[in-house]
Amino acid sequence: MRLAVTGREGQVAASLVEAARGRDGVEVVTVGRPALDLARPDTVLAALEAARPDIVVSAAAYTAVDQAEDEKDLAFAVNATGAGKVAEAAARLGVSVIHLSTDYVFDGTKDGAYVETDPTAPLGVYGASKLAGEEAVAAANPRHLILRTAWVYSPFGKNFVKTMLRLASDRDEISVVADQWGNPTSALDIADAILRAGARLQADRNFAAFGVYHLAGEGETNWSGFARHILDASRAFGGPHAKVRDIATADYPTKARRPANSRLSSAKFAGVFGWQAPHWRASVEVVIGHLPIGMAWIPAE
Ligand SMILES: NC(=O)C1=CN([C@@H]2O[C@H](COP(=O)(O)OP(=O)(O)OC[C@H]3O[C@@H](n4cnc5c(N)ncnc54)[C@H](OP(=O)(O)O)[C@@H]3O)[C@@H](O)[C@H]2O)C=CC1
Ligand SMILES: Cc1cn([C@H]2C[C@H](O)[C@@H](COP(=O)(O)OP(=O)(O)O[C@H]3O[C@@H](C)C(=O)[C@@H](O)[C@H]3O)O2)c(=O)[nH]c1=O
Repeated sequence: MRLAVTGREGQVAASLVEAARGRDGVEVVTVGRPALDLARPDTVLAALEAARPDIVVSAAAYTAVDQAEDEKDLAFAVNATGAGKVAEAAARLGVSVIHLSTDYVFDGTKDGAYVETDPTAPLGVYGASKLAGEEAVAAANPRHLILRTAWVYSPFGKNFVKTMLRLASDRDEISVVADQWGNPTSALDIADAILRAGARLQADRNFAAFGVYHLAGEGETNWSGFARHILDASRAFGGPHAKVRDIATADYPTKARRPANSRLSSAKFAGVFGWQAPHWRASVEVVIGHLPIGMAWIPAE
């Protein structure tokens, strides 16, 4: 099985490369800028064709949640038009597309965990552009899996885990919002799940359960609880530590509004593909264990 993944240095793309290492019969090719630029739709088909995929994984996206409020056109060009072009190219090549989407398509007003049929109502430009991307993908290629995931972290790229470790390396206390709830998800686990789903699509030519799936780490927390566990795990591995202070969303003003509850139920994915993510706490420890110990590995920005 040969997967072409959009987004060369992205967390999910890099995690797929890592996950495929040492797995017989699995090849992962990353496709990114400048050859494939989602803001330049004319680049998409040729770049994916050259990768000769059995399945396309659409992981590249404009992911700067606050900046998107000021760059609406670019966010929609990449996350909606660009994503649609990727799915269309996969259809032209006669293959399925596995597209990544987000918990931020929801407004957070539900009491429990969101299921796939719950109404969407994004609070910000990023979520709205990703929702438009889901619609474009579904319209362009009937053979699609849209995987909505959440709060992604990994040893690669930029993410909340690395931000907390960086902040802890130069302060004693970090204030983090405790009233936004969700499911931290390791990109290494997402990669595992994608390989599982991809293998199923390859093996079962009559597979008919295309559509939207939620796919997130087991268990739930708020950003403050997430931060506290990151820093406890870091201390256990000899990395930086700081005290975490609970604050309210109102005390941490941001350009984009974020949902107060974006917990996702991943039961549908588990039922169809027989795969469930590990508990988020265990996966945080795995990711921190992947990072080199000591201050030197903390990214400067
Ligand atoms: N990060 C998160 O917390 C969450 C992410 N998701 C979704 O999961 C998917 C993967 O996210 P993640 O791996 O964290 O993303 P990252 O932010 O780590 O990486 C995004 C990738 O997209 C690429 N990209 C951005 N703009 C373009 C463009 N115009 N043309 C081509 N490539 C582009 C970037 O390329 P370059 O390296 O060149 O900058 C980068 O490789 C995305 O669809 C995202 O919306 C869903 C929920 C949570
Ligand atoms: C850095 C920091 C953030 N926060 C808050 C701000 C925000 O409400 C919350 C999360 O912060 P971030 O801005 O790092 O995370 P954010 O960019 O909102 O993360 C989102 O990214 C996109 C791509 C997704 O799809 C989502 O699932 C989600 O992972 O924590 C603090 O309270 N204290 C801090 O020191």
